[in-house]
Amino acid sequence: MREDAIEICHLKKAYGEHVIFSNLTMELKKGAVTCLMAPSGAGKTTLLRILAGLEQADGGKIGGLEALRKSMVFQEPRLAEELTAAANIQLAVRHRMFGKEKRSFRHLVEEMEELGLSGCENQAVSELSGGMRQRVAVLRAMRMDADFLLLDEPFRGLDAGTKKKTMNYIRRKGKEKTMLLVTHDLEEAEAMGDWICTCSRLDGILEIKRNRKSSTEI
Ligand SMILES: Nc1ncnc2c1ncn2[C@@H]1O[C@H](COP(=O)(O)OP(=O)(O)OP(=O)(O)O)[C@@H](O)[C@H]1O
Repeated sequence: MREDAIEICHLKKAYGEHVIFSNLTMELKKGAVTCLMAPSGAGKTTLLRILAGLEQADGGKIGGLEALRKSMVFQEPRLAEELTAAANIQLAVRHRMFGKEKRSFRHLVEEMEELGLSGCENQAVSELSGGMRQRVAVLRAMRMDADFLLLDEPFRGLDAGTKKKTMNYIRRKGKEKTMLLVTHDLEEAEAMGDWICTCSRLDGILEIKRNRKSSTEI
């Protein structure tokens, strides 16, 4: 088994009669960002859910996932509605904070500012806009001490300026981590991905191309 990649081999998934993929083979380089682009309904979210351990494949193998701590940003942010933005983000890290709680809170506020969420710390997430909720979900996922980040259209609905801030934050925070980012936007893929996989369906051997345009500061 390779140590430098997550290897997805001959993966199968169907919902009843509906075959989503029957022989999906691809590899994700560890410590790199892979962007996945495929049409709506191709099964990208399904693949992410299988990799996150939220769903089971019907066949095939995935190597190199076992020891990895995973964290996912869903297309629709899943937040604890009755809690504040800060409390939602802290849910991910509370068990690691201990005596560092105060310092960590300051740091959290700084990161919220960086993503244009200043002053939202104590606001209930149910009162936030869709784009704000999306960034709360991104912050929560990125602040978890995960090795493998699964990001399902994390920039959906963000304006250009906020998207840029969020992209820079994810690249900085996710340095050296393994990421699989799903997007429909080639510019996003070129700005974020070390590797890009563009396909019309998630089946067969998916080709991953190195992205020469990737940079750390967008
Ligand atoms: N729990 C489920 N039960 C039955 N069918 C499902 C289920 N989840 C997904 N599907 C179907 O699987 C197919 C792939 O869905 P998926 O959400 O993985 O696609 P996607 O590539 O992420 O699409 P999009 O780009 O629109 O988000 C769709 O036809 C969808 O209806």
